[in-house]
Amino acid sequence: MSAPQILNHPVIDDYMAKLRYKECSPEDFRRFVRQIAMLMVPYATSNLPTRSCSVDTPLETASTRVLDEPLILCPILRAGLGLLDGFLTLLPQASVAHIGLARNEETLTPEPYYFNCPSRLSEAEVIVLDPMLATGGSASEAISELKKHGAKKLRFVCIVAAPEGLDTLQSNHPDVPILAANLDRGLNEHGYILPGLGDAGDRIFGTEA
Ligand SMILES: O=P(O)(O)OC[C@H]1O[C@H](OP(=O)(O)OP(=O)(O)O)[C@H](O)[C@@H]1O
Ligand SMILES: O=c1cc[nH]c(=O)[nH]1
Ligand SMILES: [Mg+2]
Repeated sequence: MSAPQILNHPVIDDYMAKLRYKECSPEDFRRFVRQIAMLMVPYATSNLPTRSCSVDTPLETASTRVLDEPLILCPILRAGLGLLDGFLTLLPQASVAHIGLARNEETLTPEPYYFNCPSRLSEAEVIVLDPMLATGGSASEAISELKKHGAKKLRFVCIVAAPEGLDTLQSNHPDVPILAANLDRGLNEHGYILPGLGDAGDRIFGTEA
């Protein structure tokens, strides 16, 4: 089990300050999430496998490397969709799996409502995307479901993590590396991250909690 990687990157943090602000419009919120996603891609992919290849430059043949495929991105609906476009912009060869989970706001447990996955899941490097890791129930459930369908090489990327979510996800899936832009203080009595950024799905899609 590797320690979670918390970026605390100066440029990402500058976007985080804008994202957290309660008056940030859905339009701006979506844009900042997308920009943060793009800034996180190099960290989320730094140890992806590559294979050697040769390319003819105008001058000679260069030995270089390209990403090994398949690569699958898996946003957890809905809020994970906010990260998808930024990842796909830099990784256009990736396929996309969708997992629909809605957290029951009383029990705080995730309720599955959709699963759709490309083939070759068992060979693929799978990057699970969700801006929020709160109790860790949704991320754990999504990863369990992907493993049930054959996924073997998974990593989880979020924007804001709570200590409780990190503990739960690491104990349920010690083989899955976790990357977060920021680690926040904890959860309130409703399972929301403090200070957090509120309900990410509602803020991305302009729906009210
Ligand atoms: O770590 P947890 O305690 O499980 O909470 C985190 C989950 O809650 C949010 O989704 P939500 O259920 O609100 O669905 P939404 O994306 O449709 O808003 C968030 O996007 C995560 O999936
Ligand atoms: O703080 C939180 C916790 C769960 N889901 C969110 O969108 N935000
Ligand atoms: Mg939500």
